[in-house]
Amino acid sequence: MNRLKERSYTLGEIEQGKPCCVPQPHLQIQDLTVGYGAKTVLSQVSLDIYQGCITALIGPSGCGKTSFLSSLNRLSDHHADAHVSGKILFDGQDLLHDPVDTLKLRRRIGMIFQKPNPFPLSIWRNLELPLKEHGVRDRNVRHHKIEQALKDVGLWDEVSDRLHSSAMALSGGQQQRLCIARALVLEPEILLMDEPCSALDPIASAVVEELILRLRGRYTVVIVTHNLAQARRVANYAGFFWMTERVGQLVEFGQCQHLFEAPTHALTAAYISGARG
Ligand SMILES: Nc1ncnc2c1ncn2[C@@H]1O[C@H](COP(=O)(O)OP(=O)(O)OP(=O)(O)O)[C@@H](O)[C@H]1O
Repeated sequence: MNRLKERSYTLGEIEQGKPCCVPQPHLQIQDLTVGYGAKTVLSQVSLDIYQGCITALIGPSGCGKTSFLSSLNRLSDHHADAHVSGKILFDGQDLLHDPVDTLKLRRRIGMIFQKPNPFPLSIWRNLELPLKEHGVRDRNVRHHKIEQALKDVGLWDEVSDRLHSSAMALSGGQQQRLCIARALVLEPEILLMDEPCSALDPIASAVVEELILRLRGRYTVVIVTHNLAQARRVANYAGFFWMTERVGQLVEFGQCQHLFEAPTHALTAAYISGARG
């Protein structure tokens, strides 16, 4: 039933081609190297993530895209044997060397995972909990923010009559949009998305993709995707990662259209044509 409802759902017209920004770096990554234990999995990645733009990261499995993404809001801290070096400059701070309150950081740089992971609570509580955790005490303010976040992801009309039902009863696509709402309710500046559509059926995936496009201009988005067509559709900038001797590297980074239509590196050309990877 939920699924049927979603199938007939569309977020409406998208302002195609809306300029994302006058490119201003929001995050500046310099010589980022990530390893686990004795093993280096990603070496010396440098790139700027531009404010209000969508940046897609592509490349074969295992080349370090997730490791890169999870370093950006220090989720990598959760892996006891992970080590990250280099610099990540954000709002005048080096996130790797300066003292950072990671709870506050993750409010400003949210993360969406491949598999929707709502809390096993009601739809309402999924959004209320992070607000309470981040000190939003006024009930009316919480109410307003929750309604706005659900509207932003196009869920309000679908769930407003069952806000206190379990989030686990939603379809996969609805659950993923709820997870995006859970990040948006904290009014982040940057959203990191790790293959956010790969666990969804094509219809739900299209709805989430449409939602990502709508975020352009309002949020800075970094999305890891194996779907090259999706990267091409949504992204303003793209980075191509590759593995050499089992260590990931950034081969090419630039404007998405340029990377797909006139790649400067032969490996990029081979990967996007399907000849390698
Ligand atoms: N917590 C960990 N401990 C040890 N090794 C890890 C850990 N997480 C990732 N790795 C290894 O790091 C390498 C890069 O993994 P990562 O998930 O970052 O790549 P990826 O490009 O995102 O892959 P995929 O596209 O399959 O998700 C892989 O060899 C992986 O096995």
